[in-house]
Amino acid sequence: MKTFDSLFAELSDKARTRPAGSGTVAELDAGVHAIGKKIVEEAAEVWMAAEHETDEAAAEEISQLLYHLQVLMLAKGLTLEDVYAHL
Ligand SMILES: N=c1c2ncn([C@@H]3O[C@H](COP(=O)(O)OP(=O)(O)OP(=O)(O)O)[C@@H](O)[C@H]3O)c2ncn1[C@@H]1O[C@H](COP(=O)(O)O)[C@@H](O)[C@H]1O
Repeated sequence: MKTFDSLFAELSDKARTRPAGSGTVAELDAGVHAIGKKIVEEAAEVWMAAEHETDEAAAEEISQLLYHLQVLMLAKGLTLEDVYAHL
């Protein structure tokens, strides 16, 4: 099972090697503005799923929000340590 840290390592590698067909690479190329919009969209989906859908659906939406947050971190050059320093 992937963890927050292992996913970040995987996405960091994708950003560095830029494999063909990677959604992460495409999202990084779209830029911070587009990634930010995706985060807002996913956050709304988390909210709606938490209020109106199953726990499994909410968990899936949360996983997608975490993914897009990580892509934004990569786009900004932020590390896990940069974020964890504020937890
Ligand atoms: N965890 C995720 C993940 N969560 C969400 N997403 C993306 O976010 C989209 C989900 O958005 P929505 O549910 O809103 O679906 P949608 O609106 O139909 O999607 P779009 O129209 O916005 O593409 C999916 O289509 C994926 O593109 C993810 N893409 C990748 N990952 C992980 O990242 C890894 C690397 O992915 P690639 O870079 O694509 O190889 C994968 O192995 C996965 O583990």
